[in-house]
Amino acid sequence: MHVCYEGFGIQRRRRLKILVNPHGGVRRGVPVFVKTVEPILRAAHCFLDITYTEHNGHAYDIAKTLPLDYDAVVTVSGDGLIHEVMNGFSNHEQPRMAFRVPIAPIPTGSGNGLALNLLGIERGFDVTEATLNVIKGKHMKVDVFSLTQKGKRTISFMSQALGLMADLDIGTEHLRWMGDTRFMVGLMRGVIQFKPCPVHLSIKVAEEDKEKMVEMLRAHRCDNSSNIPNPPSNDQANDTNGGLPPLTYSCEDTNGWTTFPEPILYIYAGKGPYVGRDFMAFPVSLPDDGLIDVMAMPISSRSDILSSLGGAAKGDIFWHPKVRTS
Ligand SMILES: Nc1ncnc2c1ncn2[C@@H]1O[C@H](COP(=O)(O)OP(=O)(O)OP(=O)(O)O)[C@@H](O)[C@H]1O
Repeated sequence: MHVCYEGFGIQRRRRLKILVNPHGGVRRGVPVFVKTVEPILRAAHCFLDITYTEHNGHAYDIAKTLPLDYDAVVTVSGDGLIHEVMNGFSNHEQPRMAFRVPIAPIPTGSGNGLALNLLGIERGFDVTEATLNVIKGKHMKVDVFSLTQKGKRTISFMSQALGLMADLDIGTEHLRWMGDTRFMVGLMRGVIQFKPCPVHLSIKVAEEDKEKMVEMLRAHRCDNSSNIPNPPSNDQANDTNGGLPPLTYSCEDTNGWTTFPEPILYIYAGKGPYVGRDFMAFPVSLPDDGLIDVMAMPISSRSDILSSLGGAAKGDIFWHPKVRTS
């Protein structure tokens, strides 16, 4: 056992706060945890502090007051519970220190986007692989982004959508038994309804040339050293008095921003690449470049939308001539 850890800088017997969501995905979180995940973690002599979440917001409450001596928070769930953990961290009395605690997903939800992005499309739904990541995974720095609405700041980690893409899981709750197929049902319903999205979009653009974005992605992949950064030092975690960093941009000052001129069907913004198995929404996204990828689809025709969805699993929407990206 020693040989597997030594020389890799991996700590043995990790102390884990485990949150199991009985309600996520097709509601298999508890049996999957008990039969597969827990025995592996116990065999690796991890210390387990397990909570089965009892209601919406439970994970938020736990994260908000979490003692910060755990080596990781393990979410046996989908992305919704991870969202709660991050927002609990952002309201922790030491938010920066809280965000230093790694979050390790075990995919038992519907979309499981974070697990897909960490483990890859082949193994993103593999709970055994995800459990090994809990035991031996290295720290990885990933950007999160802030969302302000009516003066309230929320942390988001994967995507934010307006219009068509926002409605994929809204109203498909009763189709949980379908797993992630329910998002496809939501999408088809949205295409049939074809409702415009009544927003004005202004963006501070870092790059809008799709080819250049691909070049940036390739350059990043060649630079292996940036793939596994060290966790931030205590000094970094304590600057700005340990609070969340203030927002750099605001809607009141949009000087130098680009305004999208056409009526919009949907806006999809996030970090990726995957938001689900069937949808690589942000194929050129980098985990820690400090940028949010934004995709805007103008109102055109249903056939345009359907043609753009053809290679969604491979990220083809990004290349659709009507889709504006930045
Ligand atoms: N005991 C519970 N009963 C009802 N809802 C719960 C319970 N515990 C947690 N929840 C809520 O379940 C919601 C969905 O959780 P989760 O993200 O794990 O699954 P999902 O929505 O199927 O997956 P994904 O977000 O990846 O699509 C979360 O918003 C969470 O607050």
